[in-house]
Amino acid sequence: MGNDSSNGHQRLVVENAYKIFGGDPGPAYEMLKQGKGKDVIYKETGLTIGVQNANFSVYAGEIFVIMGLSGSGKSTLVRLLNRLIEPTSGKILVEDQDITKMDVKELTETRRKYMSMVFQSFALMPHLTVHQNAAFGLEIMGFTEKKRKERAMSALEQVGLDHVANSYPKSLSGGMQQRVGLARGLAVDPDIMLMDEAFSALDPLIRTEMQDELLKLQEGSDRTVIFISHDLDEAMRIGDRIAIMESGRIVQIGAPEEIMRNPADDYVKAFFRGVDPTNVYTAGDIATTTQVTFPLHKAGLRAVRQRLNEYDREYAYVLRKDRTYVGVVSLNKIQQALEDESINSQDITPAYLEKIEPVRQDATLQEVLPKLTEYECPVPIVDSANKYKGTISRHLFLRTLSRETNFDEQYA
Ligand SMILES: Nc1ncnc2c1ncn2[C@@H]1O[C@H](COP(=O)(O)OP(=O)(O)OP(=O)(O)O)[C@@H](O)[C@H]1O
Repeated sequence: MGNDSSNGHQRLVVENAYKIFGGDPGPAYEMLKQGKGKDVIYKETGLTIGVQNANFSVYAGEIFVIMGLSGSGKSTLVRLLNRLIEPTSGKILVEDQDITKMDVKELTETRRKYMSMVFQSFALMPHLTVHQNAAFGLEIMGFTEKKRKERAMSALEQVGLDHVANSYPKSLSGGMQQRVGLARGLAVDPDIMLMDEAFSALDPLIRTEMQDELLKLQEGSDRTVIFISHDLDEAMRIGDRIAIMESGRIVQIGAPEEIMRNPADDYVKAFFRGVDPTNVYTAGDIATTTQVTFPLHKAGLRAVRQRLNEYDREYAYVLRKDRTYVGVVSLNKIQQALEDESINSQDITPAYLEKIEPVRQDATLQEVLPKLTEYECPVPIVDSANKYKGTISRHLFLRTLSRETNFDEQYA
């Protein structure tokens, strides 16, 4: 997560897109202008608002999740993006080309070039092997048999299924079948992968595994994934940004934590009511640098004690010159060591607290929680290069949660 989409390459742009089902849309536009709701419009005209006035861009490399209650327009919106459903009006630009203006030939070419779709139902063909299923779609794209084999095999390797390439779908578990579905989506090496509730049919454990798989596949890739989900935990877990839909409208778009902090309205707020903030915030989001740090090359027992007394602190976080984390020493242990005459006062080794493992800044607060109870000191937070980024104390943790609107319900 955490793509800075504002600097990215705009791969897909949707402008003023509408889909109105059921006949001449004219009266529906009028009524929408007057602020009338979807239900009233349906009652009076028989027309259904599928999507109204959608405007957004999706960037290269991001996972863009579309969320909303049943009937809010998620599937319609995603099917507008590859014109599986014809928009009633508006523009859909794929790599700057408006697909709503294309004839069938151009559209087919554009779809082949840029897009693939992965469905919830897996849509596997029972009479084809896993490998043939993964290769399905490549033939129409005009690849030679050799290339088809290679690409399908490489996609199966990516999802860890190359060992069952010659099996038939029915011999596989649900999770494995969905992996084949994913491999088929990947085999065409799409710039844009549309995933419609792709993991919804899976049981929770396998579903989490597939989400991890998708995140892994996205690492360093500039593929755009547009993912429909009605599950907020899933959206928060995989989405760089989330679009929330209600009655065909996109009511808010943003990074998961942005939306959670500033929900646009009560509908959005209601979505987030059940969310555990410890799954949303990362350690890096809340870590502070209020604890004493001390450079390893200068660290003697007396020098550290003096600094701790000056700042009235109990613990010092010892860092190398490049700020990589070494360990935590405590005032108590320093005192004990200084009282022991056999210990050289220039050596702080005996003052380290035992087994204080730092937590990575991209870990969720959920992962920090056990350390908070286990460690006597605030939990040290580091980046992927083990550089010190700050600490999280119990006090800070609770204060962060208490700022969240749903704290009382969840932790009371
Ligand atoms: N082919 C169609 N003809 C008429 N109305 C349709 C058609 N397809 C969708 N709708 C209506 O458009 C609205 C949006 O439906 P859509 O399937 O996009 O919602 P959704 O958010 O994907 O729902 P779900 O989560 O249940 O799949 C609904 O009111 C639906 O009844």
